[in-house]
Amino acid sequence: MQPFTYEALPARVIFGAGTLARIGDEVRALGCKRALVLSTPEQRGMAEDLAARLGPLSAGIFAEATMHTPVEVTQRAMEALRALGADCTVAIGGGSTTGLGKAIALRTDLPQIAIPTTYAGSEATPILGETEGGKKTTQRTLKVLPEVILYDVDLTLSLPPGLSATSGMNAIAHSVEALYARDGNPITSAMAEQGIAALARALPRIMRDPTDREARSDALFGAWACGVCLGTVGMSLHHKLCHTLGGSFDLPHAQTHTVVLPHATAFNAPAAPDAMARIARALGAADAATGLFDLARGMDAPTALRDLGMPEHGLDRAADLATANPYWNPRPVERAAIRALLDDAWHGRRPGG
Ligand SMILES: NC(=O)C1=CN([C@@H]2O[C@H](COP(=O)(O)OP(=O)(O)OC[C@H]3O[C@@H](n4cnc5c(N)ncnc54)[C@H](O)[C@@H]3O)[C@@H](O)[C@H]2O)C=CC1
Ligand SMILES: O=C(O)/C=C\C(=O)CC(=O)O
Repeated sequence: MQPFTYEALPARVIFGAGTLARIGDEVRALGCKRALVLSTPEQRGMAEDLAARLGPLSAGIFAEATMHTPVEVTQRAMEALRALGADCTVAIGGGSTTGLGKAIALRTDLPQIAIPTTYAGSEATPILGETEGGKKTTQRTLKVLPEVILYDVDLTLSLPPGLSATSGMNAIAHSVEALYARDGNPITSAMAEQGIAALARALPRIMRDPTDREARSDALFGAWACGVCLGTVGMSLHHKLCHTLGGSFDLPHAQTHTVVLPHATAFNAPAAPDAMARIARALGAADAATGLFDLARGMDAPTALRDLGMPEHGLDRAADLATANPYWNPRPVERAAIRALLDDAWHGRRPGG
C-alpha cells in the first residue's frame, strides 16, 4: 500500500425513492424557516411541486438557473433571496441549478439542500464554476459544499435518455480522472471503480427503458460516488480540455465530456496502466479508452466535437488554451499531442482504431 492522505468531506446524504417527502424535516433540521427553491425554467414544474410540499417553509421560487452559473443570474437570485427573506436554498435540478445554489452560498453562507436530478455530481463537491464577461473561472471552497444532498430516484425518471447518457458519461469522467489523480487514495479509488461500474451497468438499461427504477437507482448511486471522487481529489487533462471547450467555445457541458473522455483516456493510458486496468474492469471492457467510446456510441451519444458545433478552425486555439498554463497530468501535456487528440475527438475516431 502506498502512503496516502485522505480528507473526507462533510455530507449528509439521503438516498432512495420518494425521499422528497422528507424535505420539510430537512429544512427544519437545518434550523431554517424560509427556503428559496431554485430550478431552471424547464424544471419550474418540479420546483412548484416542491414549494407546495414545503408549504409555509417555502419563501418562493427562483427558476432562472442556467448552465455555467452566469453571475448576472446569481445577482438576480440574490435580489429575490433578500426580497423574500429566505434563510436557506433548496436547489432541485442538475449541475446548473446546484451551481446557482452554490453561488448563493458563496455570497451569503446560507445553508443549502441539493436535490439532484441529473448525474453531474456537483452536489458532492466544494467546486464552483462561474461565468462573467464570457470567462469561466472555477474555485474550490467548503463554503459552497451543500449541507444536505437529498437523492430521490423518482425525480430522475423524467431525465430524457440522451441527457441521461451524456450526464452519466460526465460522472464517469470524474472517476476516470480520480483513478490516476496525483493525490489519489484507496478510498476514493474504490468509490471511483464502484461509480463507473454502476453507471456502465445502468445507462444501457436506461436507454432501453428510462422508467427502469432499479437502473435509475444504480445510476444515481454511481453519480454520487463519482461526484465524491471529483470533490476529494484533483482532476487533470480531461477536465481541463472540457473546461476550455465549454468556456471558450460555448459547447454543451455533459456532451463535451462524453466526446472527449475516450481520447483523454487514450492519451493518458501509457502513463497510468493501473488506473486503465481498473477502468476497463469497471466497464467490463478489454480496454479503458475503447470501452468508454463504445459505451457512448452504444447509447447513440455524441462521439464527435464537430457534431457539438465545434468549428474545425478552433482546434488550434483550443490546443493553445489547454496547454498555456502548466498543470499536473500523469503524462506530460505537449501541444502537438493535444492538437492530435483534439483532431481525433473532432472527427469522432475510435481510439486505437
Ligand atoms: N461544480 C461541480 O462540481 C460541477 C459542476 N457542473 C456544472 O453543471 C452544469 C451542467 O449540469 P448538467 O446536470 O449537465 O445539466 P443542467 O443542470 O444544465 O440540466 C440540463 C437540462 O436538463 C434539465 N433536467 C435536469 N434534470 C431533469 C430531469 N430529471 N427531468 C427533466 N429535465 C431535467 C434541466 O432543467 C436542463 O434544462 C455545468 O454548468 C457544469 O459546469 C457539473 C459537474 C460538476
Ligand atoms: O467539468 C466538470 O464536470 C466538473 C467541474 C465543473 O464543471 C466545475 C464547474 O465549472 O462548475
